[in-house]
Amino acid sequence: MTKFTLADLDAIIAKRADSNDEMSYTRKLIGKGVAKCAQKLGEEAVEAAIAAVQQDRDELTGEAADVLYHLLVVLKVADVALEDVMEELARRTGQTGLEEKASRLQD
Ligand SMILES: N=c1c2ncn([C@@H]3O[C@H](COP(=O)(O)OP(=O)(O)OP(=O)(O)O)[C@@H](O)[C@H]3O)c2ncn1[C@@H]1O[C@H](COP(=O)(O)O)[C@@H](O)[C@H]1O
Repeated sequence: MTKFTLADLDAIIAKRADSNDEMSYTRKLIGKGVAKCAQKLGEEAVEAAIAAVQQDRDELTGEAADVLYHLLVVLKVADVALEDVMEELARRTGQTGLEEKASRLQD
């Protein structure tokens, strides 16, 4: 089985968002608008944070999946391409996080 990527999930979300399938959660959530999508992302992020603090690795695995899915939905609704986010992450590999922070503090 080839590795399932965020880009694969992003393509599924795009397809389901445009479907007329009443059983699509993606379609239903997007239909509620960006505020609801963002609220769900926030909720899932908090649930993931709680699972991490509770050192519940199985729970965190599931909540992390929820966060990534809901983040992709928010990006879709906000018209931000996943590719652009990945390019930004690639750009950041050019320096450490602390070097980046120090460069901002100098500005
Ligand atoms: N990865 C996911 C995924 N992760 C979580 N969820 C759904 O997110 C929902 C979260 O439920 P909650 O009760 O937390 O939230 P809620 O139903 O909005 O209820 P409230 O918070 O409003 O009370 C559940 O229905 C989960 O199934 C997902 N729904 C879909 N996907 C992927 O997207 C594909 C397409 O899904 P559909 O659009 O549903 O066909 C699926 O095949 C999966 O690959």
